[in-house]
Amino acid sequence: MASVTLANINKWYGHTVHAVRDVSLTIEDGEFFGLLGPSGSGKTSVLRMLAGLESATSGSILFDGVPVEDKSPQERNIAMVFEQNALYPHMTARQNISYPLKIRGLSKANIDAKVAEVAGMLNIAHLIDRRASQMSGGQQQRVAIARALVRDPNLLCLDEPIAHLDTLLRARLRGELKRLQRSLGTTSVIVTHDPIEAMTMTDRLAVMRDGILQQVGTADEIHSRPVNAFVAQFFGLHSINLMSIEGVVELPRLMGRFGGETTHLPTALRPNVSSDAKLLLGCRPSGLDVRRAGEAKPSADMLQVRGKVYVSEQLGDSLLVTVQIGPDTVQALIPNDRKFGIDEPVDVLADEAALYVFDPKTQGTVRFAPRTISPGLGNPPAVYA
Ligand SMILES: Nc1ncnc2c1ncn2[C@@H]1O[C@H](COP(=O)(O)OP(=O)(O)OP(=O)(O)O)[C@@H](O)[C@H]1O
Repeated sequence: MASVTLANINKWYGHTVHAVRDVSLTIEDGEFFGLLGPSGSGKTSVLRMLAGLESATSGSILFDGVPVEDKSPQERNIAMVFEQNALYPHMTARQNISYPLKIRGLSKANIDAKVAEVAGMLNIAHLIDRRASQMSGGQQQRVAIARALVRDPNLLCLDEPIAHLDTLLRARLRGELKRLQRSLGTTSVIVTHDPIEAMTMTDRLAVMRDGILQQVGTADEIHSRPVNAFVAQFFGLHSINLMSIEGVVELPRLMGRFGGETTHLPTALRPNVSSDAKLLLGCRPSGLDVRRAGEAKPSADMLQVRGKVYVSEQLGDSLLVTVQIGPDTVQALIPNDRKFGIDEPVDVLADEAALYVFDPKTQGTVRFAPRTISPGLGNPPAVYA
C-alpha cells in the first residue's frame, strides 16, 4: 500500500495530442480513488502513467514520496484489472490466481493459503478448479480481481473493470469491490465514465475534461458543489438542466426568456444577472416540478416557464418528464402519482433554493444551490403562491 502523488503531469502523444494537461493530485494511502470523465478526457492515460505502462512527458509521480518515473510496473508493485480480463483461458481459476505468486517463487503452502483467502473473499472458492474458459464474464472478472489482489500490490489500478457486465451483475460487483477494498485497505484507482460507479464505489474522485482536472472531492462534495456547469452536468444520477436565460428585466418582477418563452425568475437572482442581461441557471431534475398549465401562479421565489410535455417515463416510484420549451428541453423527476399526455401544456417550476447560477461566459459556478437534493431522494417540496 502506498500514497500516490502526481505533480504537474503532462502527456503528449506525438506533437499533436496533449492528452493530459498539468494534472496534480494526491491519492491517500488506502484510499479508493476514481478518475471520471467522458471518452477522451485523459483518464486512462493518467492511470497508465501511474501504473508505469506509459511515461509522462513532464512532471513527476511519487509513491510514498519517492519518485517512481524510472520504475517498471513490477518495481512499483502495481496490479491492474482491465475491462477485458487477461486470464489464461486453458488454466483453472487456481492456476490463474497463483501465477503471479509462482513467478515470485513463493512456497506451495504459502501460495495455497493466499489463493484460498482471496478466493473466499471474492466468492469464487467453488469455482477454483474450473477453467477460465468455462466461466461466465462476471466469474472471470472476479478471478481477474483475485489474481490482482493476491500479491498485495502497492496500488490496484482498475480500468473500467465491470463496464461490460450486465446491469445487475455490475451493481453486485460494485458493492463487492467496495467491501473488498475496504477490508484489504489497498490503495486503488478506478477509471470510469459512469458517474454512478464513481459515486458509489470511491472515497474521493477526480473529474476530467479534455485532459484537464476539473474537480477533486468526495461524491457528495462534487454533487452539491460542482465547480462549473460541465461538472454539474456530467456528475449525477440524471444530468443537471442548464437553462440559458436571455433579456432579463425587472418589471417589477424579474423576468427573462428561456427557449423563447417568457420565464418568471426568483427575485433573489437579481444580483446574478450579467451586464448583457443573461443568467445561466442549473437545476437538477429532482429540483424541478411540473404542473398542468395555469395550475400554479408565478411567485417571487420561483422560476416558472410554460412548455409542453415531450415525453414522460415511469422510473419505478418516480416519473421523469421531459418538457419542450421552444428549441430547449428540461427534465423533471417528480412523484409518479401524476400523469401527463404527450404535448400537454405544462408549467415547469423550480424553487429558488434548488437553482445553481453559472457565469454565462466562463460557465464557472457563481452560486451553489442553497438546498441541494441528493441523487435518488426525489422531488423537494415546492411552494406555490
Ligand atoms: N497511444 C496513443 N496515441 C495517440 N493518441 C492517444 C493514444 N492514447 C490516447 N490517445 C488520445 O489521448 C486522448 C486521451 O485518451 P485517454 O484514453 O487517456 O482518454 P479516456 O478518458 O481514458 O478515454 P476512454 O474512456 O475513451 O478510454 C484522446 O484524445 C486519445 O485519442
